[in-house]
Amino acid sequence: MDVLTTTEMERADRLTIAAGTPGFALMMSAGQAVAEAAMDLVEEGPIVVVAGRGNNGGDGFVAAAELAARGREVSVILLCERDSLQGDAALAAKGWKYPVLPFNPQALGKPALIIDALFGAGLNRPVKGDPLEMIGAINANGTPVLAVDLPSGINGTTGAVMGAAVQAAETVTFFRKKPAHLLLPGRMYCGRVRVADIGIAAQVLDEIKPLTAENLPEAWRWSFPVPRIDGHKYARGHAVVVSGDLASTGAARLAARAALRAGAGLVTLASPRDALAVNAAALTAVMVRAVDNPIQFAELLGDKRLNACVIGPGAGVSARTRDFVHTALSAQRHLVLDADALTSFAGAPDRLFEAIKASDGQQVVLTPHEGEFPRLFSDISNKHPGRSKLERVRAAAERSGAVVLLKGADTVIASPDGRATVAANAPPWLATAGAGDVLSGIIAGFLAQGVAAFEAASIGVWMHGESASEAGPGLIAEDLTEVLPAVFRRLYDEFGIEY
Ligand SMILES: NC(=O)C1=CN([C@@H]2O[C@H](COP(=O)(O)OP(=O)(O)OC[C@H]3O[C@@H](n4cnc5c(N)ncnc54)[C@H](O)[C@@H]3O)[C@@H](O)[C@H]2O)[C@@H](O)CC1
Ligand SMILES: [K+]
Repeated sequence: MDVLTTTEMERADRLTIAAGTPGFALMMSAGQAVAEAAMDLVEEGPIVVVAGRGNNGGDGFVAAAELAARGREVSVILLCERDSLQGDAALAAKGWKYPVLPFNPQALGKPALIIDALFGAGLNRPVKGDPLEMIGAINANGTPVLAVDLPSGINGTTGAVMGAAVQAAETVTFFRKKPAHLLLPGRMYCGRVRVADIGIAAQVLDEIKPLTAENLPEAWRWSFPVPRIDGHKYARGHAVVVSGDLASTGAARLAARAALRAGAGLVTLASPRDALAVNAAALTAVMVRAVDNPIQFAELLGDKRLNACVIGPGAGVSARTRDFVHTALSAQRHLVLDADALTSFAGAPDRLFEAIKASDGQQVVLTPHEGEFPRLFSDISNKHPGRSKLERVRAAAERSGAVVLLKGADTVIASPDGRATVAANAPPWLATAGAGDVLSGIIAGFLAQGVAAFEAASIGVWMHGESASEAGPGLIAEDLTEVLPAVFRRLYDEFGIEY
């Protein structure tokens, strides 16, 4: 599903209004959707609407009137003087036939539900003074909160908390999600997110051309590789994972097994000779080859069928690791660079980016976590509230010429062409030792099958998150690969692919 920035959402509104739907009709639908959600959340008891001066407050007035019409006990607390409201919000307030309560936290009382209609997409500065105090009182009240569009205090485009934010149990947003519904910290304030249709036609997206999507199967349905009945293992690619030395071989084995599970036809572990025995003893379907240096690695890659590589897990931070990366890049192999392969370029990331850009046709994915990201992108790593994770990763992809995947509970994947996906399906227990190695292997498995980097990374992240949910709490990295078949089955079912 596409995700719209607040600016893109305003455009969607404007295009709809220009096509003949009055803005007030959109507000009526929005308010009614909020009332609907409120009815679902609490079947009885009083409801308090906290309304701001803008259209978010307008939605709140419509919801209040609708709920009162349905026989609910409703009161409205308003941030400003009622007769100072303007435009659609003033119209909406006219539909509320009862008094409004002054903007005093005491007025909240102890209702069954609070509807937060203080600030939405129009929040443009940190919250201070009376609104700050009210947000504090809402959060301290202990009553469930239904947020209109966004929890007040959350910046819709960046997901940042601007001073303070309402903690909602549920958020009703309109037409499409906004980045803040997926990015941290915003997502944690939203509770469940419900997307309501308010009469904006999907066709407006043809004009807006949004570049961001939630990382769901529909985002890469048509890139997903399905093994053909007449295919054979060589048609599904051959991934190579570079192993670390004797003391650190496990990470590469995790990646190798994951690449095989993800569907690569064959997987070879390129192992230092002195680690051959330990690697071979721990592997069965994955093949092992002795590779001690970049020259031997280049020889291995002389076989054109070996089409995708993983370098980084357990590789060691060294000039040797850099040379392996350059070898794979000059050999034009699809490539996942993770962990030590990224850190090895910390001093001179531009050398890496030049090499990536110089080789054409190949697909490169960089998979840093928040600790590794600044080693390559020091000037775009600053987390100031005006710059979202989405923007940072997009900038990194553009600079490096690679698909960049910045890991986290809100993993963002961006392509140098500006497209991006945001994942929200990873459970907290996925943050465990070795999980990143498995992810790089899964992505390589899809690269080996000929999937382009952006889609391979997005598919990999989704399957990785689903595998963690499938395995459940107590997960260790080894479990991820073992539950991948169950995740494949669910995906095949969803796509209607027979198996
Ligand atoms: N036609 C439309 O554009 C539609 C808009 N809708 C609603 O309209 C909302 C956006 O409305 P608006 O653009 O009027 O914006 P908001 O209602 O979110 O808030 C804007 C008002 O808050 C003030 N403000 C911003 N930050 C503040 C701060 N930190 N402290 C105090 N005051 C602050 C602004 O000066 C402005 O007066 C959406 O979130 C959605 O709920 C829906 O009704 C659907 C249709
Ligand atoms: K709100």
